[in-house]
Amino acid sequence: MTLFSTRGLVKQFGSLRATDDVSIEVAPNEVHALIGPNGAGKSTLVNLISGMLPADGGSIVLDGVDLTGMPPHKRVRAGLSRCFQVTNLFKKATVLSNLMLAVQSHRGSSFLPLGRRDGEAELIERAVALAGRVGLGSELDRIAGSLPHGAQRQLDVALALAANPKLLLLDEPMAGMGPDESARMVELIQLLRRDMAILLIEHDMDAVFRLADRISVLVYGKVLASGNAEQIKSHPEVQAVYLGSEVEA
Ligand SMILES: Nc1ncnc2c1ncn2[C@@H]1O[C@H](COP(=O)(O)OP(=O)(O)OP(=O)(O)O)[C@@H](O)[C@H]1O
Repeated sequence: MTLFSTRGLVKQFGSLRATDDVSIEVAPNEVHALIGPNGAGKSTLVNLISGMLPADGGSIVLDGVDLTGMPPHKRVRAGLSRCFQVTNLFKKATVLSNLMLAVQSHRGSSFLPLGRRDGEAELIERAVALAGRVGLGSELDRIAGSLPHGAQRQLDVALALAANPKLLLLDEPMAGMGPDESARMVELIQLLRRDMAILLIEHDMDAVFRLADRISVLVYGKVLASGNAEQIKSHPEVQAVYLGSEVEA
């Protein structure tokens, strides 16, 4: 069963085809990782999927809804949330305020002004639940910018969860993290996958091999190989262009 798919996705920058006929699928509750060397086209693909860049060809479908050509905010409403490589937080606001703003921005027609008590209580309740979900339940009053890097990334994930995604797009969630922070993020992703599918772009190969049901390798904008961890580790072309001795060691 497929929840999300791209079919023949293309992005051209002048004479460079940064995304070249990319077709990938994500099943419900699957963690599908996208790896590849620098410049392979991972960020471009993420931008095409989230709608930050228009595609020059191909299609993007989530849960039967064609997202191709939709602006980013409509894709979010359709169930596709993205975490950002560069974090998206209001650094001077508290964890709770960041989360309340995120919940409020996704309320749509059920929006209630913050001054209304019933609306505010519900908003706080949801924000507190989101903080708990990512392990920040005891940090509600902390200023977001004063949290350690790993906790800021956890908060970033919680902001994306405020939209109730069917597919969560995680763009290098372990970037800049130490081993303990990475381990916490791996645990968080394991928890989240019970409720949603995850498309994970990540350079940390230990984390990728631990988390991913399926791995697609992007090289020069094309999918070179797609398979489970064992298939990817033993794929001769993948070894040659990307993994090299890292996996053999
Ligand atoms: N806006 C743009 N205009 C022109 N070329 C671009 C643009 N964005 C990306 N490229 C080129 O497209 C190719 C793919 O870049 P992209 O950033 O998607 O790769 P990546 O796999 O995300 O790399 P990294 O791992 O270093 O982030 C590169 O050759 C890059 O120089």
